[in-house]
Amino acid sequence: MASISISCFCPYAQSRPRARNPRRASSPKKHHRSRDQDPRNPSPTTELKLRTGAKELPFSLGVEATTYTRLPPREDFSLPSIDDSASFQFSSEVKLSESSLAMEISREIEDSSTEGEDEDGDLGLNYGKFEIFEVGDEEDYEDEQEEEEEDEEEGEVVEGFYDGGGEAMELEEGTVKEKGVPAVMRCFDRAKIFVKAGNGGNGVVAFRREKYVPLGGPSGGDGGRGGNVFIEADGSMNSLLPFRNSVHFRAGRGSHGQGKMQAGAKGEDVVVKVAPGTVIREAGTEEVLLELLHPGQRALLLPGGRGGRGNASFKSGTNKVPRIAENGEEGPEMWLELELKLVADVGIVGAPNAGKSTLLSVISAAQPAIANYPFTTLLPNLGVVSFDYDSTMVVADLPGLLEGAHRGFGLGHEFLRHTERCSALVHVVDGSSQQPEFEFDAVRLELELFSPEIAEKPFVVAFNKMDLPEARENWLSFKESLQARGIEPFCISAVKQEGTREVISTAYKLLQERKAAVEELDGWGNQLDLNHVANTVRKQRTASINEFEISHDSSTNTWHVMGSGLQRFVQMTNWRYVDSERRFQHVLEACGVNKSLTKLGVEEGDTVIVGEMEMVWHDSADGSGSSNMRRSAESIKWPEWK
Ligand SMILES: Nc1nc2c(ncn2[C@@H]2O[C@H](COP(=O)(O)OP(=O)(O)OP(=O)(O)O)[C@@H](O)[C@H]2O)c(=O)[nH]1
Ligand SMILES: [Mg+2]
Repeated sequence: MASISISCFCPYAQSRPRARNPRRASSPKKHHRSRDQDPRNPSPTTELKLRTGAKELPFSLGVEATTYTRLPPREDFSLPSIDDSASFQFSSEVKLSESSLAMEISREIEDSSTEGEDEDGDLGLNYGKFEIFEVGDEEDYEDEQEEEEEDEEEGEVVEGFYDGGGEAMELEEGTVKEKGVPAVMRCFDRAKIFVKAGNGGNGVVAFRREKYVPLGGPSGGDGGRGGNVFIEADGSMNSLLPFRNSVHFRAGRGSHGQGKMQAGAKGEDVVVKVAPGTVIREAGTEEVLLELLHPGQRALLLPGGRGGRGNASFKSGTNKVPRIAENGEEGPEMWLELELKLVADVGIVGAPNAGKSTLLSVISAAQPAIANYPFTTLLPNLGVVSFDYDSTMVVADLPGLLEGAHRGFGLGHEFLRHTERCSALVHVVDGSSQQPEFEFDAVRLELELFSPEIAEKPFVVAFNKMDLPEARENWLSFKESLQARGIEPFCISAVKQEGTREVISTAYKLLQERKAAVEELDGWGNQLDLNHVANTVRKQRTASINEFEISHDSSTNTWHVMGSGLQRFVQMTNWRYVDSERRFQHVLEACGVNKSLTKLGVEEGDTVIVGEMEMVWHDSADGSGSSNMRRSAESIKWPEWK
């Protein structure tokens, strides 16, 4: 079984020099990548490892840890350039649409609109340049992608571009404002992909012809089974960014059968690798199909189609020279929505600029971007805190939360869901702010409004920046007011690494208590259920052809015979062979379709549609078969023969 791996978002991948326009820089065409070939595929050294190397101290912070996620290069975001940084630092809010790049783009749009549109509405702009501002029409995009794919060879991972489905944000007055979140951020934890299992190979009609072997008999082999689609949690991935450029995953089709009873080869399987913590839904539905939490978990999502039988399989006592073979069964396909909820033990939350990233940087070896302006952190950072040889915890530093974050203001909304899997939270409060208490309350309120479950998680409060006189002034009143509410806050100076140890030890204790209280029922225990989607598909395949429904459209004198068993039978019937039609008529008679139609009052010349096959009803059966139906001339659909 071949696995087609996708590239991972990892520190190594991030740190390599990259072109300004990644869509242009990388080949626009599709590639078949294998684990060995993919230059972006992480080497074994990039795999997630909880390092607990030899240490003398039973408690050590900031040494034995790894950063898994770093900010993508700054040019990916439309933040002001270094020249603009002075003005930027004093801005209390990041307005991506006001950045220099955005201005440049809007100027270009204005210029080109005065030049007039060309015939097909193309403004003649270089859209690749606007990638991060695109709010694409997903359906159009899907159509385009599907068209592009017509020429694609199967069994390949086809690269496309999905911008994460830029949503528009509803504001109170009913005005709609485009969410100014760059595509790379939307794609960090969400993706929409297309998966298709391989079609089965066709069976063939062949006869043995050999010297001295008269009447060699039928020898057409069966087609091979189509490849399966698997989904696997890959420990070396911690974001869904790779799906930004790889959207389509198709397993290979089975080879066709051959003469001399040779069966076709099985199609190549495809393995879609996702980050641990990914939730998988069928696109457009809310129902969760799968949740892969642990590295290495693998689910069979879509089983490949069955190979069609060759004429050797149709040999019987009454028909020793069958001229019939089946088409391979079509492999199922679907669009999936992937959503990543990071698997971290502790989440650091707080208002922008409170010092969350600074705290993470001193308790682990993570090196998140730290700067004195809000929204320095645009994507979550993970760090591992090691206490001793075998006790570690994964801590996530999340982008700052603003009032209204639960409704999509700021960036917090994008990433609040990552706290859902945390067992405990650390609230970092900027002690030097004017009203630290209000800041704390606002963040608590946002968490509650986003999800009461998150708000119920145990938490520690870290009053930060105690090295500053303003913070020292605020500390007593803050402490007293929180104590009055039954909360015991800690005061720390993240920069000076004072008090951080107590905070993180308390968070670890809360984590242990929570873990003991909530036994993890999900995960490995449910591994059998992981294949439930494939089992449902298989069950549908075994649907009997006797189960069908008939509907009548009197205006066009058309009868529709619907049933998944019959549909599959029609699809697998290869009309190229003479005996196929006779068999088909026979089956319609045997499963009661003809009888039911007669009962319902079908008349001479009426159209009967079974699956994708259109036929004309005749009251008197012709000599060729026992049925009254004959295919109408237009209905002949020759199967694809590659
Ligand atoms: N004096 C002082 N400054 C601190 C302390 N902790 C953080 N800072 C400063 O506060 C600023 C913001 O720190 P960050 O760690 O980037 O804050 P953040 O909460 O991650 O900010 P966002 O990512 O924008 O939400 C930086 O200039 C830090 O140097 C502290 O204990 N004392
Ligand atoms: Mg930060």
